[in-house]
Amino acid sequence: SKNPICEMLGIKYPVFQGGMAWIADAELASAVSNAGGLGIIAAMNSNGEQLREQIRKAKKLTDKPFGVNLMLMSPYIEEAVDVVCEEGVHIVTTGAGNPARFMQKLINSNVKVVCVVASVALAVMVERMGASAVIAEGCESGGHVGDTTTMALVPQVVDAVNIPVIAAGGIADGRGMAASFMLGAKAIQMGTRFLTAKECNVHKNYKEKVLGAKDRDTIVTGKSLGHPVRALKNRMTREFIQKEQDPSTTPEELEAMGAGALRKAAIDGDVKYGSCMCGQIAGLVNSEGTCEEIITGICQEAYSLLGSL
Ligand SMILES: O=C(O)COc1ccc(-c2c[nH]c(CNC(=O)Nc3ncc(Sc4ccccn4)s3)n2)cc1
Repeated sequence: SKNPICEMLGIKYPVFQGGMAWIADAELASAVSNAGGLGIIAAMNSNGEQLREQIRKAKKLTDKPFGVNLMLMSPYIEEAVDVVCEEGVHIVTTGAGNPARFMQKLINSNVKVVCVVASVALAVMVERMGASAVIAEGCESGGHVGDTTTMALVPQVVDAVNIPVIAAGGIADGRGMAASFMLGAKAIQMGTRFLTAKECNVHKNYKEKVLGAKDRDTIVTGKSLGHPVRALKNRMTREFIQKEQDPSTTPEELEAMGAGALRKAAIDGDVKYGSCMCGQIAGLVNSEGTCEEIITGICQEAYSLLGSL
């Protein structure tokens, strides 16, 4: 039986790699795509030329489809959209905001738009605007999160739209993939799992902290700022929460603390004062693997569970 996401995107396995800022570079995305999944490059806060460089690098490393994740909070979002259209990228995912203002331009350039949504309302809206699919991401996920769990969000989004739904948040093995398919999803997206892939260039300190994390080692900070973020508990989250609870702290001070924190952990390896964004499934991710091992392992486990039903 054909999988609609595999058919739509020309991929072998219905497995997306999350477009994680400062982590999902052309090398990780190409390794995922070469393994049969959908690799996704993070546009994050890159300017147009930096993003073009990553896209061209991926084209050299894989002849399979790959995507670009447009983080809608980026100050460079306009030029990133232009570069995606100019470079003939087939698929973009969008996150951390409302993609409405860019949908028409992307669709007119034959780009398939797959939007991360944290609510039924946004899923219905982006479907109406021409999204090819939606990624229903639960608050178990790392990074910028909504406030609904994957178990609750996925079936409600499946019931509300006719386009395929991809499940994300708290998925890292065949059980999570099989569960997602039982809820009506046609594919899954994983971030934390691919952060620990051998081909991921995130700083070793960050990777080791994720591999050593247990079920209750993440926390959400920044609700008061309007963009809550899940990361591993460390000195930075503790100080951030103390400041957030102190009424004399201004939002600008909190923003200043958060800015550059993810880069500090992912690039410089400062896992004490940096922000080690990662999902609640970190406690299940205890060993590195190649993208090939991760993708084929999870699909084999999921298909055997689903076939046994
Ligand atoms: O309704 C609206 O207007 C839009 O509402 C939305 C609300 C939430 C989302 C959403 C949730 N999750 C995602 C996709 N995931 C992400 O975007 N995860 C991210 N992690 C780190 C990021 S970088 C950063 C830096 C500083 C502060 C916040 N984020 S972005 N999008 C999308 C749309």
